[in-house]
Formats: sequence, structure tokens, C-alpha cells
Amino acid sequence: MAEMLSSSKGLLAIWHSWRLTILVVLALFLVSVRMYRRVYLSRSKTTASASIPSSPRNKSLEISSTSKVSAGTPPPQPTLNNVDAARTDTTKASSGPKRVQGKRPAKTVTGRRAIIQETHPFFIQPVIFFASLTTTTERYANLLLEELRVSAQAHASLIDREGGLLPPQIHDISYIDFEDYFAAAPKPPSTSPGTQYLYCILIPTYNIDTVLNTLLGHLDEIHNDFRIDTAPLSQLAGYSVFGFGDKEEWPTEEEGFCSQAKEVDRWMAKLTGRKRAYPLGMGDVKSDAERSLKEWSQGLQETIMEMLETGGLGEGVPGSGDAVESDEEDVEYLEDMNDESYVVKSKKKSGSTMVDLEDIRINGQSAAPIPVDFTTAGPAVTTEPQAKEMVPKTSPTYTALTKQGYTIVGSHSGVKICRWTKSALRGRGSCYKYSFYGIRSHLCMEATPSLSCSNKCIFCWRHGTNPVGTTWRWKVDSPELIFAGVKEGHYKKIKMLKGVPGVRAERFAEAMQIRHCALSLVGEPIFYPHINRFLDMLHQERISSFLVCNAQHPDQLQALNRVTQLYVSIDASNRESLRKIDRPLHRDFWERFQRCLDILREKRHIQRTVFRLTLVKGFNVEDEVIGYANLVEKALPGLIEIKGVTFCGTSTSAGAGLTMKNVPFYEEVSAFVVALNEELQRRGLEYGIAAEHAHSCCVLLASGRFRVNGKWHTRIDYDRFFELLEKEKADGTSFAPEDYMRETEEWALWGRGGFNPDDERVFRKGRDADSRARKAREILGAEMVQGSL
Ligand SMILES: Cc1cc2nc3c(=O)[nH]c(=O)nc-3n(C[C@H](O)[C@H](O)[C@H](O)COP(=O)(O)O)c2cc1C
Ligand code: SF4
Repeated sequence: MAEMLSSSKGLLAIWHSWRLTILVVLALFLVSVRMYRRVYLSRSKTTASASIPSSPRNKSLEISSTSKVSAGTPPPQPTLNNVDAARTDTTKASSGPKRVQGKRPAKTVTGRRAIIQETHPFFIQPVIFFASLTTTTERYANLLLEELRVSAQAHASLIDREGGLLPPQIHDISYIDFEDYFAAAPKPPSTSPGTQYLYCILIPTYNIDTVLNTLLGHLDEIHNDFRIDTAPLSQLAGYSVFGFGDKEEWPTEEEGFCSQAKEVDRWMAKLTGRKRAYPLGMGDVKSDAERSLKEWSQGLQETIMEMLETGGLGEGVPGSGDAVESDEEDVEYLEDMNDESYVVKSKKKSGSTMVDLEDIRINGQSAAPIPVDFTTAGPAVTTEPQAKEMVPKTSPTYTALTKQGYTIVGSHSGVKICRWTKSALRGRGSCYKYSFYGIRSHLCMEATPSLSCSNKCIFCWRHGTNPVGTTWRWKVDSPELIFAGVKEGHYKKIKMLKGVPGVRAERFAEAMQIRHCALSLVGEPIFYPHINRFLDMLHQERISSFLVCNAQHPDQLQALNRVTQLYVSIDASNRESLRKIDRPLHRDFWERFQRCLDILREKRHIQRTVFRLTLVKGFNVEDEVIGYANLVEKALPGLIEIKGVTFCGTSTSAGAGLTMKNVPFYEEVSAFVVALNEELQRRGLEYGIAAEHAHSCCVLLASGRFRVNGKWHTRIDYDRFFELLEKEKADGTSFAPEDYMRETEEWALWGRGGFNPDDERVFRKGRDADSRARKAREILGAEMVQGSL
């Protein structure tokens, strides 16, 4: 006890003699901790702003830091009765990223919310956020506020029953506490627990330090704060961003147009757990800002209505702001590629869902249609009484096809989004049909009214899942059912892409009106007994038709009505080669093939006829130039598309001995095209190399009929086509392919690479189409750039 007393006396004595020093050291320690935090935080802010490129024209406008905060007027008070008063009274200026005080939310919240939403009326509360230094964005934000207010009024009848759209709130980003809105989703009012918030974020871009940098820094910090959920805004109903920029100074996105809107969109995707309700919209303040905003706002309102109907954002390909993910998506889509190139899809290592119809056994019998010789059938195929469905919903084929992304319509038709449609939606380029014919891929639907085919081509990536047969022996669905079904399936798939990073609002809106239909997805479209009625329906809605057939059904080809462009696949130049490659089910396949060429020749003055060649090294390239020239001489097609096979590798292709070695390089395809062109010219046939799309290893030879005043005219005037078609229907005036051709774009001509300069180039490793085209030119020399007859 005495010992303790003396030691506490000792401590007291030390305190008395050293207390000043101790206090000074403690104060110094606290100051240095605070300074360290400041430096650390400002660094994280700089990271966010560092990505903003400066004006390419080097014209920097100085704006004083005081104007940054003074420009924004305090926001109008929210109109809604259920607004949390503490949140809307946001008159304090945000000075910088806030310290996050919250804890990682308990996982059970989502579940509890879900139950609340099921049991309470679902209200969507739009919240408009804007930042504005020179008031442009503020003005547009108020326009949006008014539009949403009117929309909420129009749907007021729903309120109090099943829920509905609430009048919007608006906040100036300069005057809110970020923590209130961007660290966690606002809590719904206790009187209306089913309310979910939809953030509509309108922001300009400034390449100088503004409140936007602070916002970006805050979003970054929230996302990376280990104490809180990486997606703390996942309780929002969704979000969408619209950016304002100046195209005169920042002409392209690479040069910084709307770069901060893009960044906010990316962060919001992460923070909300990919709840992009509508694609990022962008407007140029000097030209189209108002129109673009209107389009974006209309799209957003449609989404809101759908959300109210379905109770959420619905099925979708989730978007995320992660650039890495975007690239991964590309790879995934590449594997999933289903454009007309013949791709053999990788067989999954285990548990493959690829099912060959021939391998399916029902009651011990093969389910594959037995090949039947079919030589005389006319267009009106009669179905057997009580015929079976081609692809019943319960069949493994149905499962396999739907797993691959097909939407099966009725019992024998299908539709699928091709990877180019997605690429065009993201402004990353359309397929070669844009370069050659002016088809913008996001306006194109790829469909087939017959999933069945009469060939089993070794390089057809679809083989293994689609049924085969030589005659139509299945139940026939009406063209009305198929047309409505494929459109519905297509639009549904497009809508699922709205959350994908990089999808452009204006292209997304355009895509909701199909303009072209590629009847080339899988199977044989002219196999379908009512193909002509189906085509009529497309044309009535001014949807152009690109029909590809396999040259095995001459009677159906003969009976086929007018299409916008008629293709025949030419997979080999002689009987033996064709047998090996196409593995046709018809015994008289070569005779059928020849008859189809004769029919094509007859049709050439009425239709745009196309040969489609798919080159497979080691199979149908070497020593076949003369043979192909013979076929061209026989059918005199208007156009010849020559494309290298695309490799994916399946058991079917492997079984046929196909490997990567069989995929020709672009320069090899080009060399083949040059050789074929020379051979055609040697024979006095008027053909020339017109255009190329190096990106998809594809070159176009065209007949001199499509060359006017020394210029290629391989594009299509679609409006003119429909005018002529309507006139023909009305008074029988026939027309020719030359009547609806248009000049080929400069950048698509042979020797120019074929990539639309308005689109953004995204190069994957080793896939630089430009360098491939360059290399081809080096090897082939000057004749490639001539592009003449
Ligand atoms: C100093 C300054 C820097 C800008 N930087 C960019 C930019 O990097 N990218 C862009 O697209 N627009 C840029 N702009 C254009 C603005 O985003 C555009 O004028 C916008 O409408 C301004 O909106 P506000 O009036 O609401 O502030 C800049 C404008 C100024 C004055
Ligand atoms: S034509 Fe249409 S379906 Fe075919 S690849 Fe191009 S965009 Fe896709």
C-alpha cells in the first residue's frame, strides 16, 4: 500500500514538472495526424480529376473559384409531401468529400426491403441532381423537372392504389451534403415504405476544378471505403445520367466530350450494383442538347412506366462502370458471335449444352428427321395431319438454343441479338453490312422462320443445336404469330441491354424501331412454307429483308417474292468440295445447287443477288479460283461477299479436322479476292473490288452495274426501295436493283479499311483491323487501292 502511494506521488511529480512538454507533444501529434489525412484525401480527389482531358484546342477559360459556388442558386424546395425535411433543407455548401460514418449495412436489409416492397404500394420518387456553373444545366434540369412533374400528374390516378410516380425532387449538387444522398440511398418515408428513389443526374463537364471533382472524389471514396458496402446505393430504384458538353471545343469523347458525365455514370453503376435504368445520354450545348435531353427523358419515362408495371428494372444484362468488365463483355460477345460469319462455337469442357438432334433419342429412337429425298415439292408444302412441333418447349434442343441466347418463337422460329447490334448500340461500329450496304446494326433484327436446315456444314457454328431435315414435316406456325413473336423477342433483348456500359441513349432509342431484318440466323428461311407472307409483313412495316439461302431448295427459291437483297451461300466451287464442306442431306445436292444458280441469274435484273463465299483454308480456297469464277459466270450475281471463316472450335469442326490453321488471314482473303477479280476480268466479266470491312475479314466484289460515273454504288436507298415496292404492288411497275442503289461511302472503299470514322475503335489484343488491312495492302501492292473494274 505504501509502495503504491509513493509511486502515484512520483507520477504526480512527473506530471507537474513535464505537463507542458506532454501537452505540446500531444498537440503536435494530433496536428500531424490531421495534416496527413488532408494530404491523403486531396490525393484521392486529384486521382478522380486527373482523368479529365484538357481542351484539344488549348483554349482554357478561367473561372474563378468563387463563381463555382456562387453560380448555383439554392434549389427549389421539393414539392413532395413525403420528403424527409432534414434532407431537402440543404443550404450548406459541400466543401469536399465527407468522412463516412456509417457501418457496413447488415445483409438482411435487402431481404427486409424486398418484403416491404411486396407488401406496400410501389412508388417511384425521381430525384433530379444537377451541377451548373453558367446555368445551362440548371435550365435543362428545370425542364426535366417540369416534364417529370407533368408525367407524375398524368399517373396520379395510380397513387394510393398500386403505387405510382411521385412528383420529382430537385437538388443542386453544390448545395447538398453528399453523405445524405451518395453514401446510402435515402430512406423511404415511414408513411410510404414502398417508395424507391430514382436518381436522374444532369451534369456538365469542366476540365477545371469544380464541384464535379469533389463529387467524383466522393463517389470514388465511398466505393473504396472498406467499412461500407461497395454498392451502398443498391436500394435505389435505379439511376440515369445525362451529360452536357461542348462539341466545338471537345469534338469527340476521346478528346473529353462529356467526360465527367461518363465518369459519374461509371461510379453510379458501381455504387448502385449496376442499376442503370436508362443509358447515359449526352448533349452538345451548341447544337442538339435540348433534343437529346428530350429523347433521353422520354426513354427514361418509358422505363419508369415499365418499372411501375413490373416492380423493378426487370430482366437485363447488368451494366457496370467497370472498364475491365466492358472488355470482358466484348470477349464474351465475341464467343457468342452470331453474325453471318460461320463460327464454330467452343464446346464447353464439361457439361456442354450443345445437343445434336441426331443424338437425342426418344424411346430409344433418334429424334432427328429422317433424310427424305425431296425433288419435286413446290412452295405450298402441306403439313402432315397432327404434325409434331419442330422444337417443342420440352425438348433438349429448345433448352440448348435458349441457353445460347435464342428466343424461340412458336415452334420453329427464332430471333437473337447479334454482337454487332450491341457494338453499334455502344457506338463501337456496325457489321460489314453497314460499310457495304448502309445497314446500321442497332436497327437490324436477326431472325429465322425455320430453325431447321438441310445441310450440316462443317463450319456452321449452329450445327449441333438446330434440327435438320430435307422436307418440312412439322406443324406450321402462322406468319402473323412469327412476325409478332420475333419483334417482341428482339425488342425484349434490346431492352435488356439498356444497362450495359457504353450503350448510347440516342442509339438505344433508335433501336426500338427495327429497320432491317437479316433472315440468316440459323436454319433455312425459305424452308418455311409461308415465307412470302412473312416477307410482306416485314415490308409493310418498312423493314428491309436480307435473306440468305443455302442453294438447296430451287423450287422455293423460284417461288420467292422480292426481297431487298437475296443471298446464296457458295461454300465450294465443285461437287466434291461442296459435299465435304456442306455435308448436304440431299443426294442430288449438286444439281440443286446448279439450279439455284440458274434461278439467281434469272432474278438478277429484278433483285440484288449476292454470292456469299466463306473461305476455309485447306478446304475451299486453294486452286478454286477458276471454279468460283465459273459459278460467277453462270449466275452473274450483282455482288460477291468474300469472308474468312471465323473460328470458335467445336466437336463438329474438330471432327472434320478444322483448326485455327484453317482460318485465313485478312491478307490471304484479300489475295484470293484479287485473284478472283483478275480471273473475272480475264474472262471479260465486268466486276471490280468495291469495298472492304477489314474488321470482319470481309471484302466485296461488285458487278459494274453498281458503278456509276466511276463511283461504286453498293449502298441501298431503303426509302426508295419501299417507294418502288409500294408502286409495284399498286400498279405492277417492276423495278431493278440499279433503281435503289446509293453511293458507297469513301471510308468503306477497297483500300480504306471500312471502319466508319464516326464510331469508336476498340482494339483487342492482336485484333487491329487497320494493321491487318495495311499488311494486306503491303503484300498485295498498289492494285488493292484502285478499287476499279
Ligand atoms: C472552363 C470550361 C471547361 C470545359 N470543359 C469541358 C470538357 O472538358 N468537356 C466538355 O464536353 N465540355 C466542357 N466544357 C463545356 C461545358 O460543359 C458546357 O458549356 C456546359 O454547358 C456548361 O454547363 P453549365 O452552364 O451548366 O455550367 C467546358 C466549359 C468551360 C467553360
Ligand atoms: S446484318 Fe444484322 S444480324 Fe447480321 S451481323 Fe449485321 S447487324 Fe447483325
